[in-house]
Amino acid sequence: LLCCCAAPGPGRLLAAPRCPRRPAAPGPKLLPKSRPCAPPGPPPSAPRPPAANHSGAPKPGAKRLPQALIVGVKKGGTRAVLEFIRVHPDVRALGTEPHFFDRNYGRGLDWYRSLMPRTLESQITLEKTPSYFVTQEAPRRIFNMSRDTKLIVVVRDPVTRAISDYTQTLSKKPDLPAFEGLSFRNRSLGQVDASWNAIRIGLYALHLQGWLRYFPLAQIHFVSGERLITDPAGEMGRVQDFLGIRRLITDQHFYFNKTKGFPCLKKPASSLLPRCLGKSKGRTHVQIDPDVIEQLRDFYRPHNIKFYEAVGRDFRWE
Ligand SMILES: Nc1ncnc2c1ncn2[C@@H]1O[C@H](COP(=O)(O)OS(=O)(=O)O)[C@@H](OP(=O)(O)O)[C@H]1O
Repeated sequence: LLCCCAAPGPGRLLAAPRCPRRPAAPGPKLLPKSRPCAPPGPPPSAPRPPAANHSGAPKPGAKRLPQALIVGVKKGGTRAVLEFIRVHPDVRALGTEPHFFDRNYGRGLDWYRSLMPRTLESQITLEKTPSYFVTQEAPRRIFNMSRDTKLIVVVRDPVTRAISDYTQTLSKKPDLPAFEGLSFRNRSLGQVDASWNAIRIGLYALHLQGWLRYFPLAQIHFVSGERLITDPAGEMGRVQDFLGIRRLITDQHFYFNKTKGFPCLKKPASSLLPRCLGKSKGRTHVQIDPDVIEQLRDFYRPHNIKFYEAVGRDFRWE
C-alpha cells in the first residue's frame, strides 16, 4: 500500500474511494419534472479492455463513455469548471472539446469513447462542449447514450455573455461589424435580433425546454458563472455534491491572482504547470454603448425571469 493518510493539500488530490452517489439537491421546482419521452437507443457497448503501455504491462483502467457532461454555455465559464473539477481524484476529463453530439455524431459512440481518458470503475469520465446546450438534437442524442447522464450548465448574465462571445469573434475577425449593429433588427424600434447567435445563446429558458423533454431537472446542475469567479470553492462544492463525490476541492485550492483578475488553482509544490486559465479566458471586453446594454437588459429580463422560475434559482442578472 503506497498511499499515505495525510489530508490532501491543494493540487491533484490523493485517490480515495468515492462516497455513495447522492441524488442532486436542486432548488424548488417550479416546472413539473418531465420524464424522458423517447425510447433509449441500443445500449452503448462495453468499455474497452486495458491497453498495453511501453513496457507491455496493461495500462490501468478503461476508456468509458462519459457519465457527466458540461453542456454549456459558451463563454459561461465552462473551461474553469472543467479545470477545477478535474483536480478531483474521482474525475477524469477530456481536455479538448470533442463536439460529438453536435458536429461529430456520425462518427459513432466507439469513436467518441476512444477519445476519452482511461478511468478506473470508481472514477467519473467527463467532457465539455459548450455548444451542446443550444444544439436541438443534443438532448435526444445524449439520452440515447445514457438516460443517467448528469448535465452541468454554466450560466452567465446573457448580456455579458453576448459581449464576451462578440469579443472572442472579433479577436479572430477584426473586420466584424459593430456589436451595436449586429444586435438589432431595428435599433430605434428596440427590435433585438434574436437570430444572431450571440443573442440567441442567452435565451436560456428556451434552450432548457428542449432538455427537459428528455431529462428531469434534478439531473441538470446550473453553475453561476458570476459566483464561479467570486466564490469558486462554493460553486465547486455544489458541483461535487451533484456528481456524488466528496467535497475535496475547497477554498484551499484557490487563490485570487491579481494580475489575471481571476481565481486560479494553487500549484502543487511538484508542478511547474501554470494554474491560471489561458489568455483567451478573462479578456478585456469591447466597450459597448451603455444605451445598447440597457436595451439588451430589457430584452432579456422576461427570459431571465422564466429561466429563474424554471430552475428555482435567481441568478440576479441586473
Ligand atoms: N478562474 C477563471 N479564470 C478565467 N476565466 C474565468 C474564470 N472563471 C470564470 N471565467 C470566465 O470564463 C469565461 C470563458 O468561458 P468559457 O470557458 O465557457 O469559454 S468557451 O465557451 O470555452 O470559449 C471568461 O470570459 P471572458 O472574461 O469574457 O473572457 C471568464 O470570465
